[in-house]
Amino acid sequence: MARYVRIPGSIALITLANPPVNALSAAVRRGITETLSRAIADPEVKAVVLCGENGNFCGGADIKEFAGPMSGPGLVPMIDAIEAGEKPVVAAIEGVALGGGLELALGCHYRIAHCKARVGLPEVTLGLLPAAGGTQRLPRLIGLSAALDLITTGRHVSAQEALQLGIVDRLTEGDTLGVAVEFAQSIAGQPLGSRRLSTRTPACPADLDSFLQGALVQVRRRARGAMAPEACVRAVGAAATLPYSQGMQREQELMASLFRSAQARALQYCFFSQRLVGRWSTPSGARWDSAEPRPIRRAAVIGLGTMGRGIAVSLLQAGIAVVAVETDEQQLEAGRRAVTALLERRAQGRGSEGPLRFTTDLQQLRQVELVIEAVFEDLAVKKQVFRQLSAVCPADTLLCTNTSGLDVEQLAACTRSPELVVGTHFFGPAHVMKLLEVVYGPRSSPVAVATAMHLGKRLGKVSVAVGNCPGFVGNRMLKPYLEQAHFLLEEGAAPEQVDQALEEFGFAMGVFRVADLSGLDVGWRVRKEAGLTGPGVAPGESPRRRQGRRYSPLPDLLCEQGRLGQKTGRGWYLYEGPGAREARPDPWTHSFLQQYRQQHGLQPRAVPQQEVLERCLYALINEGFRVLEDGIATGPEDIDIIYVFGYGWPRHRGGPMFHAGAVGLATVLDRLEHYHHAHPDIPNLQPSALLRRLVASGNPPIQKWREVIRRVRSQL
Ligand SMILES: CCC/C=C/C(=O)SCCNC(=O)CCNC(=O)[C@H](O)C(C)(C)COP(=O)([O-])OP(=O)([O-])OC[C@H]1O[C@@H](n2cnc3c(N)ncnc32)[C@H](O)[C@@H]1OP(=O)([O-])[O-]
Repeated sequence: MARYVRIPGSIALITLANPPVNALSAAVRRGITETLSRAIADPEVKAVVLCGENGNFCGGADIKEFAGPMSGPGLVPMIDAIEAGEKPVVAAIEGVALGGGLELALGCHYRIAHCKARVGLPEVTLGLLPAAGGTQRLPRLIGLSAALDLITTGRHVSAQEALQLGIVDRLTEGDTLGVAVEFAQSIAGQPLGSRRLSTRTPACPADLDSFLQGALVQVRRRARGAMAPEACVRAVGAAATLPYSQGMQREQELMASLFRSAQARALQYCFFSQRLVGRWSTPSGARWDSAEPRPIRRAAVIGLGTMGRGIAVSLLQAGIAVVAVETDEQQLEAGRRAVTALLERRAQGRGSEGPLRFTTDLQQLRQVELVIEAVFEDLAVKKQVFRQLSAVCPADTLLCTNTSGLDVEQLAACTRSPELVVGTHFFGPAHVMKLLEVVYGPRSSPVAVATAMHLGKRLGKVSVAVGNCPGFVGNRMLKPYLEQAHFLLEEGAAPEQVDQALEEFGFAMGVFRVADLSGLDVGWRVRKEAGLTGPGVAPGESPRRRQGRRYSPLPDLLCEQGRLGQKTGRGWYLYEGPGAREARPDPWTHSFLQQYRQQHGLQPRAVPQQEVLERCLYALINEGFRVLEDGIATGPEDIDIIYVFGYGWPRHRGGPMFHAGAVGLATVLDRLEHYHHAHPDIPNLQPSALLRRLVASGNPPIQKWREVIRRVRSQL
């Protein structure tokens, strides 16, 4: 769909019409091809302006079409025809020009953008490369180095940066179309020459080989095991070394290796899942499209520890006024310094922040519409805070708790308006991490959930609505994963071996390196409170059994030795000193594990890498199925988005539930049965009912799981 209008002054206006983002579907490509031929054939037309309906130039190729057979005119010949034409074509860019949309604009001879527009080639984030000439034209326009940065990161570039880089020729603050039409009139009839980017020679760094080699190393480090970034480097490299037509051929070959790959499928699944989780619903019938969020202008943050500081910064940057509360002047002063420093560090280039006030006086909360409590992770302390909040805040204030797994309903029960209490589980650092788990309790009202979800969006986060259970979705699933890692050490593996397997799978850091980074004492405290270790353990209980199931005391023993991770300079690994970051395998840990095994009569064995992966990941996935059975997450997409955005699950593997589908549910079931048979005292390895049901239903695609889930839930 593309509209054609002749405007006085010999200009043809072609408007892409496929809202909301004018994706280049087959119909749009056909429309452009036909209208362009019409403009070329019309002797009255001296120049063409190409624009998009609805304030958006073009969001790129239609991603929904990728799964099926391609039909209609190809993008490449269409863009080539624009460039080769004798009549100048001016792209009038409003909103976005992304992916194929920018490639289309690069085929035009001039680009005029509104100052609020954004451009970019984000194909790499979908497991692809800009294969409509983007890898060949962009380097010829802005040089190899800048093009490589844009193409391998997929980042969106502001109109101002686009102008500086030379991607666009001119910016306008006003009527983009009017400016573009006037401009088109002014250049009609001029020779096009080097305005055809394919005819240019790209500016390249002096030592091209080592530059490209360095780029490969960098992209491999950034996304371990991801294919698309490497292919992008190779395609851009071809622009430097080959003539345009051969470069295009190389671009097509590299695209062919990606287009139907499992990684591309996983990344495109993530794209759609990220949008799907915004269309949330709860078992009580609250829904994204019927619950109206409340506007939030003034908020309070209680507790200025690491999380509270990040949350305050996040709120301020979204333009929300914040009252930051601490218990005493000393803590308040420390919080003030930390928040101010964070704000200063992030200030450059950002918009205006909401006003900020610090206080130790809860009475100052009489005006706020929302409170986020971020005090110490202790139920009794939090209950006390909620009682106080309920007494001082207006009755209609939304009260949120930032907890990583405590019972939201117990906190709600301490307030006058339990329907206005929800969990907002931020991930640290809260002003950086993109995930927000919004936890609804049995009494949380639709408005409360909608307001928290909407707030997350305003803070630039991906918010996922989840039910209330210990650990919610993310941490609940993490528990069996961590447990398996500890059991594997007991059975003969070393921490670095487990980590290596997970890092080769694609995690930025293995489980033990993460534990050292976040501090082993966090889990230790939780286990002590749960009576799994410390004075709460019944006398005479075996150290390797708790509550009738296998237990590993290994992390407790490390904590008892004062090995708390990076902060003490030693944990599972050894560090240069307290606070140092480079993990080195520690002979102490090896001999400690050896002694431990001897003491408990455990015969160490060589644990294959595949077993490390299967036991850690399938235990986590199995818990994911239970989360779905229990209705804590609505669909597999919710879990996958939580893991990709909050737990470092490699995005090109789609998330744990997607991964299970990709491996094959029957295989996951088979391996879990195998491991459960070998370790009957680990209940987490016992395959869940839902997994069995899905396998029995013929391994449906992940998009169809919800139907099976509904059936299983109705029978439970
Ligand atoms: C083959 C040659 C190589 C070329 C490859 C490419 O071009 S690859 C493409 C390279 N391009 C990209 O990677 C850009 C991808 N898109 C984006 O980054 C953002 O959508 C945005 C910044 C354009 C708008 O953000 P926003 O927050 O304002 O809005 P929103 O994100 O909520 O989207 C609204 C609706 O539009 C839908 N939809 C959007 N784009 C596409 C599409 N291309 N296709 C289909 N659908 C698309 C989206 O699913 C959603 O649908 P829903 O859920 O309502 O049914």
